[in-house]
Amino acid sequence: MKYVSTRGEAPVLGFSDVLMAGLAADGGLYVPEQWPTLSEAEIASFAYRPYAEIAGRVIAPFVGDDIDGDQLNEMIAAAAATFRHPATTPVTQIAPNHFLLELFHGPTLAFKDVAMQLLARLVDRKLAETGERATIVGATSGDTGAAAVEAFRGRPNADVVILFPEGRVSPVQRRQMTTVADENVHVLAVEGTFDDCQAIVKDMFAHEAFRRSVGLTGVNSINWARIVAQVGYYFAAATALGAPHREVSFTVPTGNFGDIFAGYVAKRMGLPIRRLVIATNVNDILVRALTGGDYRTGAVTPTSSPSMDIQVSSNFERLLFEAYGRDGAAVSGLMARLKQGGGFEIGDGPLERIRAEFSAASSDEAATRETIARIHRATDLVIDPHTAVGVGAAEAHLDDGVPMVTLSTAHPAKFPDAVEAAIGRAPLLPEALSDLGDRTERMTRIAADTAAVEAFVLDRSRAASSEAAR
Ligand SMILES: Cc1ncc(COP(=O)(O)O)c(C=O)c1O
Ligand SMILES: N[C@@H](CCOP(=O)(O)O)C(=O)O
Repeated sequence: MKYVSTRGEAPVLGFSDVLMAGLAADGGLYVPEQWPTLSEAEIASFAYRPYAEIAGRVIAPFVGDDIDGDQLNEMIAAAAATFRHPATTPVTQIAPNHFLLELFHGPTLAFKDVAMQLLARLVDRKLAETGERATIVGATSGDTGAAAVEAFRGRPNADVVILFPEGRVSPVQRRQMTTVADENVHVLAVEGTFDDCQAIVKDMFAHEAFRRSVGLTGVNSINWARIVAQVGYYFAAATALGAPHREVSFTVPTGNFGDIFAGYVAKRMGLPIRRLVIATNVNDILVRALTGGDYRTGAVTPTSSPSMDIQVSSNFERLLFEAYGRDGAAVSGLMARLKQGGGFEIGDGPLERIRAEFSAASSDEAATRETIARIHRATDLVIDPHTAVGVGAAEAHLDDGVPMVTLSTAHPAKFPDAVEAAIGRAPLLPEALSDLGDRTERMTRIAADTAAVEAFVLDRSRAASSEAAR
C-alpha cells in the first residue's frame, strides 16, 4: 500500500515511512492511494470475534508488506491487552435504537489509548530496526497527551514532548501527563489554545532541517497510523449490531476530525454506514461548515468538554481531498486561504458530496449538562461531557430501523466537575489512578512560540543523545 499527500506535492511513501513522517513534507496529510475493500462475507465473519482479531484484519491491507502479518497481529493483541474490559471496546444500549461504543477502558481512560498503544509499538519496532532515536511530538487538548505519555514512557529510543494549552484541560487530564516521572517524558504548558499548540507542531514539521536533526515523529491524528488504528472498532460495533446485513449509523464527538474520519474509512472499506453524525460543543466550526459551506475559524471557547475545544480541525483536510476528487492543488489552495485569511468557502459540488454522508449538530453547555443528567436518570449510566455532546447530536438523528451508535470517548472520572454539576456527584477514578491527585507534577511553562519550543526540543534531544552515547 502506498500513500499520497492531500496537497499532492510530497513523495509517495509506504506505511512505515508514513508512520515515521507524521505530516507530509508539503504540509499535507497522508492518505492511501486507493481504499482497500473487504467483501460482505469477510465483514459478516467479524461478528462477535475478539476486537484484536477484527482490528488485525482491518489494519492489514493498510500496512501491506511493510510488516510481517504475525508480528502486526501480536502488536495489535498486546495493545488491546492494555484495556481493562474483556471486549476491549464494548457496546452498551441506552435506548431502543441507540447504543454507546465504550472506548475508554484503556490505561488513560479515553479513546486515544486504542490507537496510541499500537502506535507506540509500531514506532518502537521501526526504531529497533533502524537503530535510530526519535522525538515524538504531540499537541493535546487533554487526551492525546496523556495517552502518548503512557504509551511512550520509558521507551529507550524515544523522547516524548507534549504541548497542552495551560488552564484549558481538566485537572485529571493535566495530572495524567505531568505526574509521569520517566526522563523521556517532557510536558509543555503552553500559553495559548490547542490550536496554537497544533500550529506549533505543524510548524516544526515544516522546518526540514530541524525535523531531521531531532528525528521528529508526530502522534496526533495527522499521522495516518493513528487513523487506521481507530477503524477496527467501527467494524466491531457495526457487526455486533447486524452489519453487513443491516446498516448502522454512528455519531462521533468531534474536534480534530480524526475519529470520525476513521468511520469514513470504514465506510469506504465496505461497512454499510448510513450516516456519520459530527457532534461538536460550541466550538462548532464543522457544524457551520456543513450548514453554510463556510469553513472559518473563530476564537476558541473553553467548555466542559475541553478535548473538543478546537477550531482548526486538521483531519477535515483528508475529507476535503476526497470531496474535491483527490485534487491536491485545490486542497493546497484552500489550506493557504485558511492560513492567510482564517477560512474558505467549500465549493458547491464538494459540499454536496460531504452532506451526502455526514450530518452535524452542536450542543451548548446547558444541553450537555442536561444530557448527562437525563441519561443517568434513564439508565443509571454516568457519561462524560464529550459523550454527552455525542448523545445529544445522535438523538436528533435517530432513524427507524437503523441502529445509532454514539462513540463514548472518555471515562466520566476525567471530568469530575462537569459530571458533578449534572448529577450531583463526582465519579471515582479507577483503582490504578486513585492516587493521581497526590502525585508530584512536573512541567515546563512556555510561550506559544515555535522558536521557543524548537529550542526546548533541540536541547532535550541533544541531552538524550549524549546520555545514550555514554
Ligand atoms: C474525549 C474526546 N472526545 C472526542 C474527541 C474528538 O476526537 P477527534 O479529535 O478525533 O475528532 C477528543 C479529542 O480528540 C477527545 O479527547
Ligand atoms: N482532542 C485531542 C486533540 C488532538 O487530537 P488528535 O486526535 O489529533 O491527537 C486531545 O485530547 O488531545
